[in-house]
Amino acid sequence: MENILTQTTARPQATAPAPVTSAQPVIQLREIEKIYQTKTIETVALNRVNLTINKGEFVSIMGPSGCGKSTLLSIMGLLDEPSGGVIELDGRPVQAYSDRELAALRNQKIGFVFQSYHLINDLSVLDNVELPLLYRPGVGGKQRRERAYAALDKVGLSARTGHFPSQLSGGQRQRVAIARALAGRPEIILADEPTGNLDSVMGEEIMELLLNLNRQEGTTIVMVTHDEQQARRTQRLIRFFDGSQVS
Ligand SMILES: Nc1ncnc2c1ncn2[C@@H]1O[C@H](COP(=O)(O)OP(=O)(O)OP(=O)(O)O)[C@@H](O)[C@H]1O
Repeated sequence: MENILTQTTARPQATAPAPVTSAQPVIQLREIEKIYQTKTIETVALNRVNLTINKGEFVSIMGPSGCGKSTLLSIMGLLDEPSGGVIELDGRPVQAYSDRELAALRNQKIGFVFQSYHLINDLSVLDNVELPLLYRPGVGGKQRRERAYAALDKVGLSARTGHFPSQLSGGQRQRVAIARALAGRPEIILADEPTGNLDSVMGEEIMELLLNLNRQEGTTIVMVTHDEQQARRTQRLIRFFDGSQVS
């Protein structure tokens, strides 16, 4: 099977992907607030954020440290609850979903990629990729393995299934993390500084992989980044400052 890494387009330093033809919102944030309260200080991490992510978009989010980017991604991915406002998934407020439905959405609809990979060092590459599928109802052992192999093939790591994370480079570890997200066949990938720990060559490799996923598979991607060049290659760049969208 051809992997996504090798399916480079005719435009290596590709411009932004083709625009989405009909806007179909998958995530909508309405007046989202997040306030962290500790004993000594109250922090307004998100200040009445309104944002729509459409199906098939690749959106990047930039802003200075502490402006609320990771908080925003956690709330979009239903990992954290806002202090106020409404999140809609596929046009339906998340409050309307039962806890069970929400858990299923988090597990099936959304894939996460983090700066520090979050791989389990004691598990092989294959087992790491299979892990989230253990909690997926209706996916048996054989299917889990097949999906994990297919996902690793897509990111060009078929030859490394028996390796452990410590035997891989940073870029390869991030590719395993992306394969782990892909094995769940998510419609949306939320990536928090996916190239933040990588040198420019490996960072470029991961960026190409994400761009190809978006272009070829139509995966909706929201990526937090500190890299302006990478951000400019996505369809839409949103800038944050002090918990608010500024452009
Ligand atoms: N669990 C928490 N408890 C208290 N304050 C928090 C918590 N998590 C985040 N914050 C605060 O909320 C604000 C936004 O944090 P967040 O991690 O979202 O910023 P960021 O833009 O992702 O930063 P960076 O680029 O450094 O990762 C910061 O002021 C941070 O200190």
